[in-house]
Amino acid sequence: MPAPENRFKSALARGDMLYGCWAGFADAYATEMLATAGFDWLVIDGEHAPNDLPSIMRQLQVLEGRHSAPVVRLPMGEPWAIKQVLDAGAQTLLIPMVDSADQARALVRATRYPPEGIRGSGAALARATQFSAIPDYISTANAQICLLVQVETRAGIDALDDILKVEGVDGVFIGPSDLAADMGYLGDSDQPEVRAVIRDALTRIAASDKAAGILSLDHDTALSYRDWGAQFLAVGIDVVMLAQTARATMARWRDG
Ligand SMILES: O=C(O)C(=O)C[C@H](O)[C@@H](O)CO
Repeated sequence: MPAPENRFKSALARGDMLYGCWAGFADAYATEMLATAGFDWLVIDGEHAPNDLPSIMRQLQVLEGRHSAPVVRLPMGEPWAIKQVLDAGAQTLLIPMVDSADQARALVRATRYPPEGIRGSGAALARATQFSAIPDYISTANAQICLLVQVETRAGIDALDDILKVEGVDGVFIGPSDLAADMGYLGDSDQPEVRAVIRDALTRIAASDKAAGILSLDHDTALSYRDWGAQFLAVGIDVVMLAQTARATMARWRDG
C-alpha cells in the first residue's frame, strides 16, 4: 500500500482553480468547522498563528478525508521542522521567505527521502505511515509531496525565473503583505508599484510549469489576481471573518 494520494497536488497538476482560506485559530475544532464551508484548501498557519506541532497534527487529523486539503505553513523552511510535520502527516507545505533558487533546492531536498533528499527516515512510528500500517510509505512518499514556496521580497522577485526552474517545487505563492513591506509600502499591497510587481510575477509563474498562488481578502483584488494567473487563490482568513462579524454585530446593537 503506497503513501496516500495528495489530492491538492493532483488538482494543481490538472490545472484546477482552487479557492482556499487561512485557518488561524490554531484549533482543530475551529478548523473542522471551517472545512464545512467547502474551501478547496486550508492553510494551517504555523507562521502567523500560534500553532505548534501538536496543534498542527490535530488539524491534520480533523481534515482527514474531507474536501478541504490541508496546506501547512511553517515559520521558516528548516529541515528539522519539515521532517517533523511531514512525519505528522502533512503532504503539502507552504514555506515563507524564499529568496533564491538555492533556497528552493534545499527545501526540495528537505521534503524528500534519499536519494532525492535528506528527509530523516523515522517512518516506523510516524502518523504519516499510520504507524507502520502503510508498508510502502517511504518508497512512495516523495511523489506525493507538494512544495509551495513563498516569494515575498524584492530579492525573491529578482530570483523568480531561477526559482521557477527548480524541479520539485510545485507552486509559488506571492505574499502581498510582505512584498509590499519589502518594497517600502508597509501595510499597503494595493500601491500601483506593488500591484505591477504582483501582476508580472503571477503572469510569469502561470506561464511556467508551476502553479501561482496568492491571498486577498478583497473580492475585486482577488478577481484581478485570478485574472493575472493565480490558480491556488486564498480568499479568506477565519480569524478575520469572526473578528469583523463579531465587532459589526456588537456595533449594530450598541448603535442600533
Ligand atoms: O505576505 C503575505 O501577504 C503573506 O504571506 C500572507 C500573510 O502572511 C497572511 O497571514 C495574511 O496576512
